[in-house]
Amino acid sequence: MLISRYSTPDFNPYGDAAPLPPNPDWSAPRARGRLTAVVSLPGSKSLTNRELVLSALADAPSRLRSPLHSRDTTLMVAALRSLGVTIDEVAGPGRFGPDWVITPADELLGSTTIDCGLAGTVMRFLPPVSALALGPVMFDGDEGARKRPMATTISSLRALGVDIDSDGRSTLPFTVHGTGRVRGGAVTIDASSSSQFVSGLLLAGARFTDGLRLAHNGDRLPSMPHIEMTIAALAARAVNIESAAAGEWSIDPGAISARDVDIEPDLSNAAPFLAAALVAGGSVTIVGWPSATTQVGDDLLDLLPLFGAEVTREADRVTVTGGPGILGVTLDLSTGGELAPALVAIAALADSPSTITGIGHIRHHETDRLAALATEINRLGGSVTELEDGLHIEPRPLHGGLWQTYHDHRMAHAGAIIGLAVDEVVVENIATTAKTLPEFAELWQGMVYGASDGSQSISSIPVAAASHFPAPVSGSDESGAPA
Ligand SMILES: O=C(O)C1=C[C@@H](OP(=O)(O)O)[C@@H](O)[C@H](O)C1
Ligand SMILES: C=C(OP(=O)(O)O)C(=O)O
Repeated sequence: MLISRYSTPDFNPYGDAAPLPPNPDWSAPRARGRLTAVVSLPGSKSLTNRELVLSALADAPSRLRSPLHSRDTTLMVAALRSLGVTIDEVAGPGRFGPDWVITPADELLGSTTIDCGLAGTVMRFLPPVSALALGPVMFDGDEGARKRPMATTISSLRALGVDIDSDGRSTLPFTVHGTGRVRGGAVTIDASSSSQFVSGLLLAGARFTDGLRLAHNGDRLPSMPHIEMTIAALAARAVNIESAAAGEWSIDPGAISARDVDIEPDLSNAAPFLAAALVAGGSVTIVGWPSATTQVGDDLLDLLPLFGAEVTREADRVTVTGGPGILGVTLDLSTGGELAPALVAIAALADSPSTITGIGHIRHHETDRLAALATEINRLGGSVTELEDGLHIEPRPLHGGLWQTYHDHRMAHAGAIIGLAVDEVVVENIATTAKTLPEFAELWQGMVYGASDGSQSISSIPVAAASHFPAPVSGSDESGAPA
């Protein structure tokens, strides 16, 4: 099996501070025929980082089984450790790395700096936690992170009684001056540019002295399933959270229970693999699909048929089979903006035009995704027009070329999807996929070139495509396939 880079429990692929990985260009594999692939994916970023935060704030040790090991979760672990939380790696059932056992600190410590990288979940979830620490906590991140909106986090914490020094900025860097306690109470915010402002406050709210009564008053609230995920994670830890009306939440002050949690595979990261079946033809199966989930990636089962795919499900296996062509779509994707890059890539290869709206907020993701998708598809001969809150895509015959990724893992996924159908697409900085799926290129090459559940040896992948990846150590998967 190809988990060799993660087979030693204390191995951290990016070092403790999870710096940016190197940025190799990558020749996107061209599909040679119809796919018949079975893919097993690592854990969900959104679930892993929520459960890490809640475990750090809990009343006893918790265990995360099969968590995601990626840049975003490594940054979260490093940040919580620097606040005094103990996080131990222990062997677990996951194919992609060890479990984590999280032991909360008696008292969270300040006097530290938190590197957010480019992780929205770190920059929006940890300032409320750091306000519960004793001493100053400085937040900073990648150059691109300094462009992401943070005003709502800063102003809401100030309204709840927290002292923040932002030197007049409404972005990173800033310093939270924790005093060990947060008054809490009522606050109204505008979360129209990211649901993470809501989730960040809700995750810590039970630990505020007066709890939290949170209201959103912006003109829209994107990514509602991610807020539902936060609510479900809190409820599972016996936090009393209620939503009396849309855009309003209240949390009683109290303990957050410890938990032993199985982390589901990342269903948003399933998007490019399932998209591949539409683009290349044939079928792709994802194993381990949960029967019930709060992940927005579950919506792919309804979204992909709109493009002409057939979706079948047998126990925990979801199979997507491409149709004779690809249909254009008209979609409001406001609930699932993080699925947009993969869906736009499919639309660029469709037989008729598409319009995807409700995603103005993804201009504030890892990069301005509307501009990035339009620029890169048009560079390859496409015709994509930016709308205020979405994209209009007129499919055109595309040609090869360099696909820029802007440090955005999902831009890399989109380039890989297009490269399946278009000769000589080279994805710049494929390593940016390490943000949420360090195994992306290995799994993708396995899907295209043969056995794909991580069981294929990198040595059977054509050299030009494999050259950017370290050789696996050894081992075999559960079916006995050689590594
Ligand atoms: O809370 C979360 O885990 C996330 C919320 C969403 O953010 P936005 O509401 O900013 O889109 C999503 O796009 C992001 O990938 C993860
Ligand atoms: C928007 C995303 O990430 P983040 O958690 O950094 O906001 C994403 O993964 O698509």
